[in-house]
Amino acid sequence: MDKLVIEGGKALSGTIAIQGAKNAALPILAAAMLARGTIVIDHVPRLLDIEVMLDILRDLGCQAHHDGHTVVLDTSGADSSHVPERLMRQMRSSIFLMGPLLARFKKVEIYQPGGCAIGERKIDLHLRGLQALGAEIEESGNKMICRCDQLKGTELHLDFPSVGATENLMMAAVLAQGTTVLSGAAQEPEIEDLAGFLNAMGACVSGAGTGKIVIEGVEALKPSRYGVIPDRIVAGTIMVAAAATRGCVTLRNTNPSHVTALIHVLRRCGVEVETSGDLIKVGAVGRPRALDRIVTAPYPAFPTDLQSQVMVLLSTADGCSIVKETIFEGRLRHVDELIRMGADIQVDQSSAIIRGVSRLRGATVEATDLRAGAALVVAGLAAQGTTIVEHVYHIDRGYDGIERMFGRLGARISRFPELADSRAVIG
Ligand SMILES: CC(=O)N[C@H]1[C@@H](OP(=O)(O)OP(=O)(O)OC[C@H]2O[C@@H](n3ccc(=O)[nH]c3=O)[C@H](O)[C@@H]2O)O[C@H](CO)[C@@H](O)[C@@H]1O
Ligand SMILES: C=C(OP(=O)(O)O)C(=O)O
Repeated sequence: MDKLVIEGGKALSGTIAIQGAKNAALPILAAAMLARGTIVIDHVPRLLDIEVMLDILRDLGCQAHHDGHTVVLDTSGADSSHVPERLMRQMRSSIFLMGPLLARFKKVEIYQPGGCAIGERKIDLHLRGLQALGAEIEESGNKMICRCDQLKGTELHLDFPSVGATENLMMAAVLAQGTTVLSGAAQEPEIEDLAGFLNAMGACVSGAGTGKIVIEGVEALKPSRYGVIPDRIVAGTIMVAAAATRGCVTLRNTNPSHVTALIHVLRRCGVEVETSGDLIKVGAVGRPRALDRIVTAPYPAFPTDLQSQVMVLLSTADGCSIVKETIFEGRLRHVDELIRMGADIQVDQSSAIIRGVSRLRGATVEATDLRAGAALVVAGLAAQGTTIVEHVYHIDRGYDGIERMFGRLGARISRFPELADSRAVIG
C-alpha cells in the first residue's frame, strides 16, 4: 500500500489550477445513462472513484474512455440494469446509478453502496423518493430490485437536504411523466452542475441550487458535451494548507463563491484571502487566531468535507477552538492521528475542543478516510520533521495526485510504494 513521506515546515508558495470536482463529475457520469449516444464530459479529474464509476458504466454495456481530463462515453450499447455488488461496494457514489437506470430501463438491480467509514450513511431518503415517483422496491439483504411501469411526477419533500438523494431523485424525475416538485432539496453547487448537464441534454430542471427544485418530465434526453465545475473541496484543502504552512498561494480555476464559508473562517483566523474572477489568493504569517466555534452543516454553511483540514489549522492557533461535526457521526477519526502529531484535542460527542500548540511534529499516521487523509497531509506539510501518511488509497479517491499537487507549491512530499515498516523506522 502506498505511503506519502512529507518533510514538513516549508511554507507553500506559487500558483496552482484546481481540478474538476469529484462530487459533480460522479453524478454527471451516472446521469449520462439517461441519454443514448456519445456524451463528452470535460474537466473530469483522474481519481479512483471516477475509475470505479467508468468500470460500472462499462459493465452496463457502455464504452468509456478517459483521455486527459475528458471522458467520452457511448451509452448506446448499454443493455444491463444490474450493478454488480463488487463494484457497488467500492464507493458511495455507485448509488447514483439507481435513478438513471430506473428511468432508462424501468428496472434496476443494485446493492447497498460502499464508501468511506464516516457514519451510517443510510439511503432511506433515496428509496422513499423513488417510491413516491412510482417505483416498487424489493429488498433482500444487501440487494435491492427496483421496478416501475412509468415514473410519475409528484411533490417530494426531503426531511434532510441530502445531496445524494436530491441528485438521485432529480435524475429519476427528468424522464417521469409530469412535474416533480422537490422541496427540502440540498443546495450544493454540485447539484446546480448536475442540473446544468441534465438541461444541456434537453431536460427541464429549474431551481437547482435552492431548496425547491422543479422538474418537468420530458420524453427523452439527447447526448451532449459538458464541463464539470472546479472542486471546491480540493480548493479549500489547498487554501487551508497555505494558511497552515504560513505560505502564500494563488489558486486558479476556482469559483470563490463556492468557498464563501471557508473564506470567512480563514479571515476570522487572521489569514488574508483575496478573490478576483476565478482566482483566490491566500497568505498567512504567524499563528492563526483561535475560533470559538465552527459547525458543519449543509451548503452554504461550513462543509463537513473541510472540517478535518480546518482542524489542522486550528491545532496551531493561538487559543482554544471548538469544531462541531453535525453531518457524519464518524468523522472525527483524524483526531487520534493529529494527537500523535502533538495536537491537543479532546472529543466530546460530536465536538472537538482544540487547544492550539505552537507546532505539530512529524509522525507516522494513518488516513482513515478521504478528507481525514487530506488533513493529515496538510498537518505533515505544517509539522516539524518527517510525517508518513499510510493508507493513501483513501486520499486517491478525491485528489488527483496529492503529492504532485503540493509538490508544485514547493512542498517536500513523495509517494513510496514500498517503504517497509515505516513505524519502526521513524520510532
Ligand atoms: C459524492 C458526494 O457528493 N458526496 C458528498 C455528499 O455525500 P452524500 O450524498 O452521501 O451525503 P448526504 O447529504 O446524502 O448525507 C448527509 C447526511 O444525511 C444522512 N442521510 C442521507 C441520505 C439518506 O437517504 N438518509 C440519510 O439519513 C447521511 O447519513 C448523512 O448523515 O454530501 C456529503 C455532505 O455534504 C459530502 O460529505 C460528500 O462528500
Ligand atoms: C465523503 C466524501 O465522498 P463520498 O460521498 O463519495 O464518500 C467526500 O468527498 O469527502
